[in-house]
Amino acid sequence: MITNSHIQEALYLAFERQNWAELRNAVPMTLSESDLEGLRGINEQLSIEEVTDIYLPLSRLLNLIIGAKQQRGVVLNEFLGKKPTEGPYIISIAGSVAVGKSTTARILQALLQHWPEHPKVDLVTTDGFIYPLATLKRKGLLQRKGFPESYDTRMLLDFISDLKSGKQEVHAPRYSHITYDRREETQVIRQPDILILEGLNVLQTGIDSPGLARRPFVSDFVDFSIYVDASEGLLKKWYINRFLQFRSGAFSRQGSYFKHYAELTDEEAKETASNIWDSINGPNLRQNVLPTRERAHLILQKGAGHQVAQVMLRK
Ligand SMILES: Nc1ncnc2c1ncn2[C@@H]1O[C@H](COP(=O)(O)OP(=O)(O)O)[C@@H](O)[C@H]1O
Ligand SMILES: CC(C)(COP(=O)(O)O)[C@@H](O)C(=O)NCCC(=O)O
Repeated sequence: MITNSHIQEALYLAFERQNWAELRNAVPMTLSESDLEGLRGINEQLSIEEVTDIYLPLSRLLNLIIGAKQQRGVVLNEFLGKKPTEGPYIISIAGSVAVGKSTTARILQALLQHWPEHPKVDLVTTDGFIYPLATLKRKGLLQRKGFPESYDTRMLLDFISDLKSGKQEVHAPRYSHITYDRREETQVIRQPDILILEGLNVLQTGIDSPGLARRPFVSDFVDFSIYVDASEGLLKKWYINRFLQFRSGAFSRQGSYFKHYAELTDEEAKETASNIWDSINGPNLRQNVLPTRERAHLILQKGAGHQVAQVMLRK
């Protein structure tokens, strides 16, 4: 029987944390005071050791891979006698709800933009492509948020193909965790060197969601894909923790869709978050997200405290 571990062994090089961390030593890299400040702004819980051991080697690897792609552009230029129109280098970040996709994306954005070869790095999250709340209600998808059918995939594909074909200005819809709905204003993307696209669904194809067969897929436009992984026990715990943080922050704000959550006691809030996990995010992880893991070029395997314990890199 072909198991996941067989597939991983055949496809990936596996690095334990220490071995991966040592890869940054080949080219010593340091973080300036302003880099550190920027990273602290992303997440107070993020340890600097995590950045140095895991994300610095990753940013070095990506810089080398992007360099090879840029080299290919030089070859094409020579071959064609003119520079082909090219969109940005696209990096996708997939994984469960609450695994830390958006945190990882923001760390990589901060690190990658320091390289002189690709200073302009934009970040888009696919949450914005979830249908507006009214449409979800109409289609009876309110309890299916994050499932493949809750995304306007046509719109996402149009966005990414416009971007990749080098269009000067592309608009991405944005999501608000406060109103639980799409925002009025869009995000304008103007020809970045790199675009990081983060979301549950970036490695999905029609095969993962029977009845939704369609081509092409987001991954056809992506140059390098990352899957952030953790055990479901940890994911549920991180989801509940984030729910508790939202309760005292976003949920209590004016206009919050979940204003009633702000009044829950600690125990009631934990219970509510646990139920949402068991009925929506957990099943979505098992049915639609986890099965896409082995399509990624790189897997970050997280353990307790969001520490990356292992890195798997496609051979
Ligand atoms: N590297 C990290 N170190 C510490 N906490 C983290 C890290 N990454 C994410 N978190 C925390 O985990 C929770 C989920 O992270 P988030 O980036 O919002 O996940 P996602 O975008 O995958 O839903 C948040 O509470 C966040 O603060
Ligand atoms: C909008 C989302 C699918 C986005 O996922 P995320 O970016 O947090 O990984 C998720 O936050 C969500 O709303 N899930 C539905 C159930 C819930 O309220 O958590």
